[in-house]
Amino acid sequence: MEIGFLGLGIMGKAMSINLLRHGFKVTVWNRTLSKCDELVEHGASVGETPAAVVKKCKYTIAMLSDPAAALAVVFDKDGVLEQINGKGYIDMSTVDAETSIKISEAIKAKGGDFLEAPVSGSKKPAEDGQLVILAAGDKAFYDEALPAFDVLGKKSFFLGEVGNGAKMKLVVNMVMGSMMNAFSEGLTLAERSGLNPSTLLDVLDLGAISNGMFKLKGPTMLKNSYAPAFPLKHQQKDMRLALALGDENAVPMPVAAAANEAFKKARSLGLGDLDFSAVHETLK
Ligand SMILES: NC(=O)C1=CN([C@@H]2O[C@H](COP(=O)(O)OP(=O)(O)OC[C@H]3O[C@@H](n4cnc5c(N)ncnc54)[C@H](OP(=O)(O)O)[C@@H]3O)[C@@H](O)[C@H]2O)C=CC1
Ligand SMILES: O=CCCC(=O)O
Repeated sequence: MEIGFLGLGIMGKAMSINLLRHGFKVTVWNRTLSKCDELVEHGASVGETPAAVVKKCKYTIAMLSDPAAALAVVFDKDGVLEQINGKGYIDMSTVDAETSIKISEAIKAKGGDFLEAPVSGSKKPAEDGQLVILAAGDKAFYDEALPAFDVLGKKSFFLGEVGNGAKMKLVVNMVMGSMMNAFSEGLTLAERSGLNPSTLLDVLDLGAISNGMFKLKGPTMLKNSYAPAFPLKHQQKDMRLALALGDENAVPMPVAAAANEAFKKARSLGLGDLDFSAVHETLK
């Protein structure tokens, strides 16, 4: 069965290669079309536009940077909507519930099926098929897409109506972004107060707040090395969208708001394309 894939950034590239490795036929499109070349080497076909990909495939997955990109690919000329009748569309980008619902309603109105399915997990889990998939939307379509989700992820959740996947993802990334800032402050405080920050990593790892992010990012942060796995500009976008969700629900989030300010500062310093752990540089 042919699957479409729109968006070959850090995540989309890893995910589509993974699908190809597991025997799926994949037709890809990326705004910067030259990024499709590497996928062709892995056996993919290329569609000239999102509409051309959707026309060719039973269903199409998108992994795009933000709400503006997600909306453009669906609603613009040569976009997904033009060919969606009788087809399926799965948006795995991290967006807000409002964006997801707008896309869902337009696709359904044109006779298509829709799932939102943002993911937890970054570049390496995407390469290894170890993502956590947070899906919501048409249940029958979810069941149909499970073979692909089983390749992309280690666990899929079906969360009910469209919007719930987006909200779950934003809550998770709000916690992650806040944790990253506390961690960065801890590393800096240890160093400035005369401790060995590597020893702090060992101590943290043996206690109740041991976690995968500290283990993965700590050693590279101590080397001031921030090769992007999860770009900082996307983490700041997620903090912004999570804070808006807090606003809507009258949830005070002073910790997340402070973390958002730190990520904004990092962006203003030109660090947006580095890994989100580069927020550490704002303390220097
Ligand atoms: N990296 C990570 O660890 C994770 C990221 N995510 C989420 O997944 C999504 C993708 O992330 P990631 O792969 O890291 O991001 P990248 O920045 O690496 O890739 C972004 C992709 O979106 C495309 N794009 C941007 N703007 C537009 C537009 N206006 N129209 C069409 N295409 C556009 C880019 O195309 P072009 O190549 O032309 O610029 C590129 O394919 C984001 O929503 C992110 O928050 C979720 C989990 C983990
Ligand atoms: O949205 C990005 C999440 C990154 C991660 O879960 O490690």
